[in-house]
Amino acid sequence: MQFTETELQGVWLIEPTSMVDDRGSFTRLFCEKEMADCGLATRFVQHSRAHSVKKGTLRGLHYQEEPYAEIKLVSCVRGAIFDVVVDLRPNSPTRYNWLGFELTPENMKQVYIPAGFAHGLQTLTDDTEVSYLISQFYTPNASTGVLYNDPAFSISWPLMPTAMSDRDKRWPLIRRRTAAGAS
Ligand SMILES: Cc1cn([C@H]2C[C@H](O)[C@@H](COP(=O)(O)OP(=O)(O)O[C@H]3O[C@@H](C)C(=O)[C@@H](O)[C@H]3O)O2)c(=O)[nH]c1=O
Repeated sequence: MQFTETELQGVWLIEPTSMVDDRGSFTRLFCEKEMADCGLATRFVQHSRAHSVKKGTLRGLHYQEEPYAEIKLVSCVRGAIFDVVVDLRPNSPTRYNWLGFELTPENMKQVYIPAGFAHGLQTLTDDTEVSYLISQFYTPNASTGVLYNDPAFSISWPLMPTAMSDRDKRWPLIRRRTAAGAS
């Protein structure tokens, strides 16, 4: 496995190293030791999958408030996604910066998202499935979000959104949220 820390400190791209032979290939997707050697969390308490029917489906941008903030390890197991992280850490020099990654079952890339980030994704094909390893239990009262097209982030989504939850269409702008006292 190849671990690369991105320009957003704490966000890592994990790429596989496949062993190929006449039968096919073998690929390690998770290694407690290799993760720990990079200082990454290795304890995940939930493993979830989300299926999206339509190309262009947009989910996010989501996070859980402290003390339920999550670390996520995201990959795409069917179809293709554009996966997005946004730095919301109050004292971060890259606060409100974002990064996007194309994840597919073929490239087997995984994005490691630390606490303090919002996460979202857009599907690039019909019939897409995303896998999440998550470090915290789902806590609906702590679950919140920011708007996918908030000008504070200026995220370049690859497609016009074709499907979104009502909740995701209505998150407040980050400026309004921070003015109201939340981080
Ligand atoms: C996220 C989640 C949702 N649910 C339920 C709540 C609801 O009835 C249904 C769908 O929930 P949502 O609309 O929040 O699903 P979704 O919009 O796919 O939420 C996900 O979005 C991406 C971007 C993430 O980063 C994930 O962590 C998660 O927040 O599933 C759980 O039971 N457990 C969970 O962990």
